[in-house]
Amino acid sequence: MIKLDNLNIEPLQDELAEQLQYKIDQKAKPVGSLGQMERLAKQIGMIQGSLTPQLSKPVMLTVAADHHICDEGVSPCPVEITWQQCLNFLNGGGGIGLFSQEYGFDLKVVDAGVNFDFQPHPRLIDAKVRKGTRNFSKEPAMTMDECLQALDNGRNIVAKLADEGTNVVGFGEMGIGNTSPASALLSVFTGLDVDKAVGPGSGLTTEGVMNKARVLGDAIKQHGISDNAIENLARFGGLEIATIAGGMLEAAARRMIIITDGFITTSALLAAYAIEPNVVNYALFSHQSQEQGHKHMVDYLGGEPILDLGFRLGEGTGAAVAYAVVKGAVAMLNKMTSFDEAAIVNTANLGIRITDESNN
Ligand SMILES: Cc1cc2ncn([C@H]3O[C@H](COP(=O)(O)O)[C@@H](O)[C@H]3O)c2cc1C
Ligand SMILES: O=C(O)c1cccnc1
Repeated sequence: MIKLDNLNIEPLQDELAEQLQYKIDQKAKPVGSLGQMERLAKQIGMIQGSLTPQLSKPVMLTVAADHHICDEGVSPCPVEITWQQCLNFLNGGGGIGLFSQEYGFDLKVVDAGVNFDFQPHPRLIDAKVRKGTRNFSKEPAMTMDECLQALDNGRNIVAKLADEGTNVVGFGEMGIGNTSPASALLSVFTGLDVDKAVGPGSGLTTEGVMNKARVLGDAIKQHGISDNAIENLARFGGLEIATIAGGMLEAAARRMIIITDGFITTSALLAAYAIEPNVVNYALFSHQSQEQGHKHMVDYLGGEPILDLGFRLGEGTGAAVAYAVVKGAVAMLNKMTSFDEAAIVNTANLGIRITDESNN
């Protein structure tokens, strides 16, 4: 069994849960009336081990790579879009270039394996392992060394951010073809039938989706499913997915808040979870992607999407938009007046609770 060095992810401490819940229930509102935001506030408090958590220097890591599985017709889009979009993001363009600015993220574009030579840029992090994963319908996508390198790169990038004072990381991706490795990993890690794990991605026709299912199903039969999570990631993953998985693991080890995006970044969390299950406690699920299969991923990981806007873009766009709600949750915990402060009759103390149990 291959393990990652020096990776220690602590489970969240339950002791604080009760105190956080009490603090939330003392806010001047009916108990539970801020719904999901209350759950988020509690989770963030527990992640930071604090009744007064703070969000510091949020960074969006949009990690990019290419995929030679595209030779099998699994994406309707030209592969050059990967590098072209990276340049677009670096110039503040595209969905994530815009939303990072609008919602307050410092955007970094990580080259984990793009088939292009970029010029240095202040927002670009060079973590290229190779120019794209191999066509995994013919051979494993990565060697074990390449996969471990990508995981390590993700860890190092996040470790540096933590040292610089960042405590919240949004994860996004760019990589034409990457819904294919994401679907394969979904099937491999959760046992979901490959037909249910595939979807149109960036716009395949019904026929295209059937071809994608056949290509992925054959590849899984050919390489088999290992009982080693990293081996599976190497066989069927992507360089951006492995780099993100490493980044998520390091973020959790450093008690940072992870914000997932859509189908592809959640597949990275599936891989990270298979390596070290405690990682999932540190993750906020930004939104429900339209890609069929995303719901299964989120349910498998026990998450609850913050938003459901019908997004199916990726790049980190869902994570960026959901950050507005995350900020609201932290502000509620720290700044919203309590019954005492507002001199209002305390309905929590009167036992007026509208809870799920009372509704049943
Ligand atoms: C212009 C354009 C911008 C994108 N931004 C993200 N994606 C999304 O679509 C790709 C995955 O879909 P598939 O597996 O079908 O290729 C990824 O790059 C993902 O980030 C885009 C796709 C396109 C075409
Ligand atoms: O959910 C996503 O992130 C997604 C879905 C389809 C294509 N690209 C990204």
